[in-house]
Amino acid sequence: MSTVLLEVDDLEVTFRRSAGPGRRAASVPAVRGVSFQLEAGTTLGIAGESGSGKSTIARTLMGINKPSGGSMRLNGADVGALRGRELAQYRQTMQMIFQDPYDSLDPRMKVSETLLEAIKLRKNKPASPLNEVYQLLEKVGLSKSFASRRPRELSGGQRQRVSIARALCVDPRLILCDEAVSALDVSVRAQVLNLLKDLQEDLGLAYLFISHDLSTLRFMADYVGIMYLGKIVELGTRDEIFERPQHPYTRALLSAVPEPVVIDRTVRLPRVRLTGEPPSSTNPPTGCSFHPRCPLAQEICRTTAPARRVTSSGQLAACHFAEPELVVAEA
Ligand SMILES: Nc1ncnc2c1ncn2[C@@H]1O[C@H](COP(=O)(O)OP(=O)(O)OP(=O)(O)O)[C@@H](O)[C@H]1O
Repeated sequence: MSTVLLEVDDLEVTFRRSAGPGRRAASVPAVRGVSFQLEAGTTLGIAGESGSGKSTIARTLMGINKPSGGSMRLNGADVGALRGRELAQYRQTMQMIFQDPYDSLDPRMKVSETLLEAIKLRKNKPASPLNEVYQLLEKVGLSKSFASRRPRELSGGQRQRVSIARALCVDPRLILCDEAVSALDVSVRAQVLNLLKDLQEDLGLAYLFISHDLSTLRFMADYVGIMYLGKIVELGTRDEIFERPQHPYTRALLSAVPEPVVIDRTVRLPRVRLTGEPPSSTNPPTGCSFHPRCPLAQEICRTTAPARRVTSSGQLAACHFAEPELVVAEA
């Protein structure tokens, strides 16, 4: 039986951008009504172009950004209502791994010091914190000798392994991975992804996995959400999204992958070419935000925002015309 660990409902995050040289003050609706559930022990991948709001979701879950609407529930508890000890506990349940571990690890601290500092936050203190450090290093595939090194003495992959070990220090249930492997070489990337998968299996971790790279998501994710201008426009299982994509934006993203390994040939979906830049987040287009770039757009798309609905192949898509048989010829 599946257990819902995290429930995000109609989340809104709006930033106030102050005026600068040649720029007016503006409000930036970075996340606009995002809803999803994440089951314990599973991975939800989030993809979308730069600026679509992926990191803002993760940062809001971590309490770095403040939501302007909607709710987040962890194990059924409303995160917005947590205070004191409950809030501290919530913060430990969820950890985050960033793209560049060089920025997130203190360059002056030895690996052991970084991990010992994080272990101190744990509710059940281990009898021997140093042994715990060694065990954590082993869990992430590093030998004891790494305990005495500093970040500059580590490769990118080793640094990311230390970041993962640090996240594990407090026994989290959920790890938010924001472009966690994007800066790594392809072979190292595969090793770190395999490590994350092994840890998921051993420890029952859930991941919210943010990545530009669709092949990474195809490897990692059980469920995938595709974001466009602050909204999840398509959400489904990995196979639904990669083999039977319904939203024209999802198809455009998949069509842009150099090796078109991702589209199920039996469905014979035509490619959708993505043209132009995403519109500015400060002033999203009326109706469906994707309509100015969409080859399927019709009048209704300019005036009416499509609700997310279940498509014939099972996933949710926010498109007035999200069915393969209605797709126009190759753009
Ligand atoms: N602190 C902030 N103040 C003002 N605007 C912000 C702030 N943080 C993010 N934004 C804006 O919110 C929108 C979403 O940004 P976000 O970083 O979440 O996108 P993203 O999909 O993660 O992009 P990337 O893939 O480039 O990291 C963008 O328009 C961004 O400029």
